[in-house]
Amino acid sequence: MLNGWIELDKKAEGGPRVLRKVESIDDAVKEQLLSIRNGQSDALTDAQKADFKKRKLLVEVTVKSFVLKKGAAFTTSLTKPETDLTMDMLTNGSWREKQFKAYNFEALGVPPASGHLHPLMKVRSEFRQIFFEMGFTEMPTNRYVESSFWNFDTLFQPQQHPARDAHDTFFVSDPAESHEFPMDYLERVRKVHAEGGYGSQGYLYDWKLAEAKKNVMRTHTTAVSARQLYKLAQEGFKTSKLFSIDRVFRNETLDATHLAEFHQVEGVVAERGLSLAHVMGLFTEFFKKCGIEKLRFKPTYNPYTEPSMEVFAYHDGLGKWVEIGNSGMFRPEMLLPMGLPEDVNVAGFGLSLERPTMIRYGIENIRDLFGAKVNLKMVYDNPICRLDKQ
Ligand SMILES: N[C@@H](Cc1ccccc1)C(=O)O
Repeated sequence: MLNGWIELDKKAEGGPRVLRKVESIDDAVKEQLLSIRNGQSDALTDAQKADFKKRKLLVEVTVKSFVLKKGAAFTTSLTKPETDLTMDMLTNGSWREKQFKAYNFEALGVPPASGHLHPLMKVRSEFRQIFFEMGFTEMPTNRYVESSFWNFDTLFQPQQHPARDAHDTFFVSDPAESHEFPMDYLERVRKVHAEGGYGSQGYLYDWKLAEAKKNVMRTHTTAVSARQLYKLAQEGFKTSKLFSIDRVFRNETLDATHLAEFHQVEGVVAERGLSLAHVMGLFTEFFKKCGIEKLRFKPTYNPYTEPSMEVFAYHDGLGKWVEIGNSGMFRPEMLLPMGLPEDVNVAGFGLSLERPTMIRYGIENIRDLFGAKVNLKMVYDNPICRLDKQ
């Protein structure tokens, strides 16, 4: 009716009737749909399309298609691009034909494979550094096997002292004895033990050379200090600050905090008119450099030092005082037979390397730090040690 093709006769006989109005029609919608079917989708305006879609005469679909063709570098065989320009490629000219892989500047570098210091050695380097800063020189510690003479007798440790027992000390069976000793010095050592001298009554016992000859695994690095102090007396005394950090051996019952071999850090200062106050000042400075500020000294006994002091440090983490070392002024019965001048005093102190390392790295069982059960990953992963305050 809108197009004027038909009309409605409402008054017709028998009710409203639809009547043809024109002879022929021109059906534009049909024409348009046919032309779309023939592929001429742009024959319609957007408004017409929207109208047809609304009337559900039309659905619009998007069809994407791709055309693949062989490219210039098309090949059916895979070749890996070169990653290295080699000498051969340069000399035979094959580099001209080769495909080279482009550099990836975003790629992470390969971590360089390198050696790793064991935590004990890291802490050792830190202690060495502190000693060097304080003007100390390092003693030669390459002698693991010592005669009892240098390990005990020169240190005025009597031959019946319990530390010289096989329960505490490893004796060496082959070779069981040392034979070369500075005989005049040895005689002075015998005499001070057996008869006294230098204002001391000695121990008054029958000192035996056979006992002094016995080889032991050195039980402390103080044996090294004794050799060095004797050498110092022979070469003409001069003020000396000496240190050593190396392995010592004791016949200990093994447990979580004790091994039969461990490391000692030892410092020795020889100077004219050295007083206990100097020595305490020195320790205070040394431990301060290690990050330990609160120190306490407690009297103790060593055969070779008088006075002797155990050094305690307040451990903030543990909230208590812990023993960190042993120290003292070497006795005249040890120093004078060596030939050191009478006004020379020598102070010494020793501590273990394991203890600060375990505290530093939070290792609770010494066997995780040293020995056959050590996990190499622990060695790789632990950072360099800095003995500063936590
Ligand atoms: N030799 C002592 C340490 C020490 C060294 C020097 C002087 C006094 C003590 C020890 O084994 O514990």
